[in-house]
Amino acid sequence: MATHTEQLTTTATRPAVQLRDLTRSFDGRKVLDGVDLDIPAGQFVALLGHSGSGKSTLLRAVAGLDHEVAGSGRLTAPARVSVVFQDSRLLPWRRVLDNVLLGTEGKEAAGKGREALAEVGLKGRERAWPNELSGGETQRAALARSLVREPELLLADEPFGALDALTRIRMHTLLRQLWERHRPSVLLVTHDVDEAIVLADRVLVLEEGRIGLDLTIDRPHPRSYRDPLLGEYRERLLAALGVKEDHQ
Ligand SMILES: Nc1ncnc2c1ncn2[C@@H]1O[C@H](COP(=O)(O)OP(=O)(O)OP(=O)(O)O)[C@@H](O)[C@H]1O
Repeated sequence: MATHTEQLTTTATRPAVQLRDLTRSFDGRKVLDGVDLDIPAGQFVALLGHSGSGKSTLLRAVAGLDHEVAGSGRLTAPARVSVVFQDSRLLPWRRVLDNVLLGTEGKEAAGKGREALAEVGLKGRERAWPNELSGGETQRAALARSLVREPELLLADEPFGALDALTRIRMHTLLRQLWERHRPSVLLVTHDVDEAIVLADRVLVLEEGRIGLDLTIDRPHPRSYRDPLLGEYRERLLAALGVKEDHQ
């Protein structure tokens, strides 16, 4: 009994993602320089940083896509991880539903795929070809494909970076709704400070190969882009990114 309780406690408190002293160099240049990070299960985290600061490198490492990084430190991540990229990576020769189902098995898969497409607002588009979808719809399909795997951890590398501003705002609402429903841990790489503070409960800034700022955004959801109380967080993040604003 005691052991059982202990196991439960350990599972409940163990972070979904744990990085210790993670280092990655390319051509002798350190891009990640001893990253330490814990992401508790179910937390929504955004990662900001200048272009070339190593955000994608960090995400690829957590996704298990970088074999070189493994020996550098300690990295633990859940078994069920889904990754969404800026470019949806849908296969053009497969219909939308078949893209969503790629790599899934079992009798229930098709039903789950349809359900995931309905969740992202693509009901009725199951038999469409990827080139018949708009940019926003394509990213919705990519989200459906990640959902169908029931990920414990969702990694997203600038998933809305190529979308227009209005579509991006819609996608923010959708992503947050999906998170509310499924509660995976999320690590969202973005350039967009507003995207980070509207969506995430915690925002990290990567600088000089480490987590330079770790900011908890303590505001209720759904958040409004116009919420003046988010302004203070924006200022802190912009300052950490070295962006100076001239208020005249
Ligand atoms: N496979 C690779 N080979 C050589 N250098 C690489 C490789 N992958 C990344 N780098 C270098 O590592 C650095 C960090 O790249 P990374 O893509 O992680 O940055 P980023 O913060 O995601 O940038 P961006 O915001 O522009 O996407 C860059 O200088 C990049 O050139």
